[in-house]
Amino acid sequence: MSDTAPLLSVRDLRVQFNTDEGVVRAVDGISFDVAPGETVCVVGESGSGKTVACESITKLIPMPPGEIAGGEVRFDGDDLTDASEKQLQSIRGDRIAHIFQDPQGALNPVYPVGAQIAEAVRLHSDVSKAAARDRAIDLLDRVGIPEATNRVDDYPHEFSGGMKQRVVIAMALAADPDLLIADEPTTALDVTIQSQILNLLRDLQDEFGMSIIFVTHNLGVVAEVADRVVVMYAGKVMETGSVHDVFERPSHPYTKSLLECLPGIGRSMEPIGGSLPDLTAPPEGCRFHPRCPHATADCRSGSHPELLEAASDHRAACVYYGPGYDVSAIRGDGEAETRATDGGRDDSHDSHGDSR
Ligand SMILES: Nc1ncnc2c1ncn2[C@@H]1O[C@H](COP(=O)(O)OP(=O)(O)OP(=O)(O)O)[C@@H](O)[C@H]1O
Repeated sequence: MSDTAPLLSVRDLRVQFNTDEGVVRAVDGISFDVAPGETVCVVGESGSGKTVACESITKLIPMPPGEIAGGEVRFDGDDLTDASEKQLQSIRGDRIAHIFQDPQGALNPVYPVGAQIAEAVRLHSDVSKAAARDRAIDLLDRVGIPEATNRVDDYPHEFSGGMKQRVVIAMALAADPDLLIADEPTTALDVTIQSQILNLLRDLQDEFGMSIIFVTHNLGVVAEVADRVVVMYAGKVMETGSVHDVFERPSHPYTKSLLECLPGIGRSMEPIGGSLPDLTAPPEGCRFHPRCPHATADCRSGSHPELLEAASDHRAACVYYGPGYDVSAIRGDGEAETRATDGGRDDSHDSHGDSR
């Protein structure tokens, strides 16, 4: 973790939905920090709770049926779980911006894009209409809209998908936010455009100095943009650490399985077998145990393992994680092999890789 005080600190956050089928514990006691200027990627399969976690920060989830059932979200020292709707609206407007997968949804089809960006500028700063329009042109230019002066009066439908997402990013930047929460902002775009948008976000972060939470199910994207990674599964954080540590020494079998599906890094390239548990009745023990190739009796009972820090700033929620732990030293035959004690990885004994 960074030495700087975190800009955002999420502690034991629990978010649930009260549905006819039961209580869906979508986010179940997660904790993570985001330092100023840092990019944290929240990654995990579809349904793991990434969006609910990130939308709960400024209470964007529908409440009801959703409710924050516990925990704390501190932003720049203030507890947002206690904030009134008015305070949250002001924070969403001024300090925490969200961008989503579908840029169309964020733009009003009946107004020119420049007018929408200028309105966002005027919501956050006391400037004239003319100055706000100039700022809108600047922002369009900054996010890479060619000939911004000529495009400022165009309507959203006159832009391609990638260009629309750039316009949405310009709107988000109109407030000069401290934190940008980007939820799968490139998923709907083709691969070339995806990589342009990722590069753009990186450049903008250097220029504007904001923190970014980037939600994705794609570890390839994580490798491109993240400083730190939060790996989520079934409402829990399974592993967190620097992008380097998590990619070089994945310490939770779930992370390891995700990495093995990644082109260029993974060996198996097969999707992880099985599916996420029913969040109204999650399994006892580790939530991943029904799909874990290393699961033992210890994993199938009791409560979900705590996140433990065995290496500096690298934590994992696995019953076998601890000093010197090596994920590859655990057998999946019902008996846990003793933990490695030297802290080193020995891929020649990688039971996971050999078993495929
Ligand atoms: N309004 C809702 N009512 C009931 N359940 C919900 C609601 N919104 C989300 N959920 C449930 O919460 C869980 C987490 O959903 P969430 O959208 O956060 O997952 P995700 O990891 O972001 O998935 P994706 O990558 O597909 O967006 C899922 O089981 C989902 O069905």
